[in-house]
Amino acid sequence: MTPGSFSPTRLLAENLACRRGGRLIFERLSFSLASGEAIALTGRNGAGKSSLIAMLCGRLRPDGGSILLEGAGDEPALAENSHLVGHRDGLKTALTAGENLAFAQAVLGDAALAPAEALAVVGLAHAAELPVGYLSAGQRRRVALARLLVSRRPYWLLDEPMSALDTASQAMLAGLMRDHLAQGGAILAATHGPLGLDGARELRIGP
Ligand SMILES: Nc1ncnc2c1ncn2[C@@H]1O[C@H](COP(=O)(O)OP(=O)(O)OP(=O)(O)O)[C@@H](O)[C@H]1O
Repeated sequence: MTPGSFSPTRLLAENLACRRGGRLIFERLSFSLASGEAIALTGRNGAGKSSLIAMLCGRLRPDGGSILLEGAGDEPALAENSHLVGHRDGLKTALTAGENLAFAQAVLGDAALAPAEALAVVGLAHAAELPVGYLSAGQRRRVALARLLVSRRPYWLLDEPMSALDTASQAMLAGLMRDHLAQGGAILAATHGPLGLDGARELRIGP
């Protein structure tokens, strides 16, 4: 294991079913995701991509099937081994970008980069002292993505991570994802477009 790399684990989802508002959204969904692998989660609007991500990070109970994390010790919970960057950025608008990241690091634990370092990586060193409410949509998305760097967690669950990002920022994120995979991390990203990851396999929900 190289320094900073993650120990090998495997996420195993079997026969998952999802109901929302009394309606069956999907069923019999099975897949695995091991260290070093990436999945591009695709499907039409409303297919259940965000719902699946909510299940994986423990925010939504599956209506059937099971989610297991193999190789992560006794009673491992994916919630404690994963990062979520969702549609909603989860940032506190009155706090600065640096304060938001310091808060995330304190809550998530497993400290990695310092907030200022993480902001520099996503090209926002100059914004560390600005309230997040002053930032553009793409800048806010980059602050949300910088959360991936302040706390070390192997599974990145990303919901349309490229949205609002310009071309340079999309390339920056693709580079971060490749580095994460090279360290034995794993990524599942819902997307309607390319992720910039050659080895990602597609998991499509629905027709
Ligand atoms: N809290 C909720 N109550 C009832 N129905 C919901 C709820 N949240 C989502 N849904 C419904 O579940 C279905 C799946 O939604 P979801 O957001 O998972 O789809 P998605 O594949 O991520 O879509 P998109 O590509 O538009 O982001 C949709 O029909 C949606 O209206």
